[in-house]
Amino acid sequence: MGEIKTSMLEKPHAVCVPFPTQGHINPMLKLAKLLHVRGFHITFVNTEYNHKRLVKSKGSDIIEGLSSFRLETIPDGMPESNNVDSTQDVTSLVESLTTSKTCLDSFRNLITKLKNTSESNVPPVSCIVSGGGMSFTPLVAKEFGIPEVLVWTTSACGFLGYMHFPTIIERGLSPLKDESYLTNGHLETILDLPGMEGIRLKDIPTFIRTTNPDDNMIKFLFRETERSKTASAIILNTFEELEHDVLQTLSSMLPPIYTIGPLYLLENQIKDDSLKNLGTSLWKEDVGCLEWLDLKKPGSVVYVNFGSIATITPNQLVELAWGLANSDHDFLWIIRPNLVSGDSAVLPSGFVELTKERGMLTSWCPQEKVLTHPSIGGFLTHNGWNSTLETLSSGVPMICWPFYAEQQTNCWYSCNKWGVGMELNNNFTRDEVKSLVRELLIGEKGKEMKKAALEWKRKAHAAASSPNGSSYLNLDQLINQVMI
Ligand SMILES: O=c1ccn([C@@H]2O[C@H](COP(=O)(O)OP(=O)(O)O[C@H]3O[C@H](CO)[C@@H](O)[C@H](O)[C@H]3O)[C@@H](O)[C@H]2O)c(=O)[nH]1
Repeated sequence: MGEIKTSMLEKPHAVCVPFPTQGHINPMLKLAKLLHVRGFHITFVNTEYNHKRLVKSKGSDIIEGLSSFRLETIPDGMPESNNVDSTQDVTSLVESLTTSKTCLDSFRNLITKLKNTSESNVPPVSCIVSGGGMSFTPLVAKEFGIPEVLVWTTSACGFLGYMHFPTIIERGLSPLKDESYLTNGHLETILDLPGMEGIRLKDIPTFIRTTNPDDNMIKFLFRETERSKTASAIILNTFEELEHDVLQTLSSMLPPIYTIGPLYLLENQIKDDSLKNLGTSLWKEDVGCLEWLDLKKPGSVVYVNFGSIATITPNQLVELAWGLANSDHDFLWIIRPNLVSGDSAVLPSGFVELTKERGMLTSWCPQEKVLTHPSIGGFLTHNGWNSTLETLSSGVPMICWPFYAEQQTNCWYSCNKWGVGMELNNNFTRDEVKSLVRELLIGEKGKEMKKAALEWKRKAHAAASSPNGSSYLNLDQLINQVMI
């Protein structure tokens, strides 16, 4: 990708504001880097809380930034916390970002400061690139007459699931009459929804399973999907071939959609070394796991990781541990500091000793590098969209154990449409884990899924490749048609 040479103050200027959790900051930073190498001045806005975490994990050099890629912070309106090693509670975060005047005022002050170009010495703001869920950014964009582009970091299918919430509610399928509807077969209802043929209620983003007619998350999602309709454009981290039908349906409901994924494959093509160290990992990465993987046979290791938000119960930890141990296969298992709810992770006695030759446990890893390591044979994942897309485009098959939000939708598509996943029952036992891990690494189904995953890998790389890949071209079009 060639750098567009423009004098500093003539550059277009994008202010990028991700929703403040890891799964949203990662794709936004990649997009920001891509815009930067195409000539944009970037202001990247983190919350103060996440900025502190970033400095802790990446070192204080991160603050210096570059002259044309600057980091700024705004408060998130949440109570002060000394524990900077965990993701904040997402429901409280949503509540705060939606209602706190602090966020709105601070963001307005930031844009005012940036607009005063003689003092800020940056080019005039040409575009706000906001993460879905940052409810205060459109108000400021409107006040200042700046176009706003929205980045939904979910899959297109997950996003369409959210867009269908009003229809599902109009049909009387939600809110649930009472808690018994979670288990009485109601969730098995097949929904006849445009773009999602065959999908069941249980595969729709989980917020729809509420019994509360006044549910705050539902209200929030209604507002966010509505505001998407007024954005100048929508960016999705996916690629056309993967989600063609879903994208067709979404296109009839929304402003122009630009699919520019997998973002990390586009990012990998950036040659500008000054951006290399600019990362967004909120936990310190253990790169030792890559050396450990170097010692393993190709395709022999199952990788286990549930992203940055999901929590598991102490009992699930124990069943997973024995399932992995009894599978007799090698495993790399990431146990985040706050992965286990209520308490710190206590592994069953004897487990570490029994598996020390073939298991590696650590708290956070460079996932994209792990997934492309030849020793990885499969991924036991929670189906966060970044993980799902990174897996698909690395040609790795998966065991899907979705927790919440649109992970259920990503799981359904992975298993039923893309042919790359097998679902683990939510109330799994150690025996189920053992047999699925074996099937994944050496079974017939595992081989079929591997074949499908390799085909998606090929297509993902083609979409991201210069000069004619669909995502590569869409990025150019987005810039030319909407952002400058
Ligand atoms: O040890 C680790 C674990 C994760 N990651 C990275 O962290 C990100 C995690 O994102 P994702 O897989 O999407 O999971 P969540 O953190 O759970 O993501 C949230 O945001 C996603 C994007 O909107 C949604 O799809 C999920 O449902 C939501 O929980 C990915 O880029 C991973 O590569 C690492 O680098 N190292």
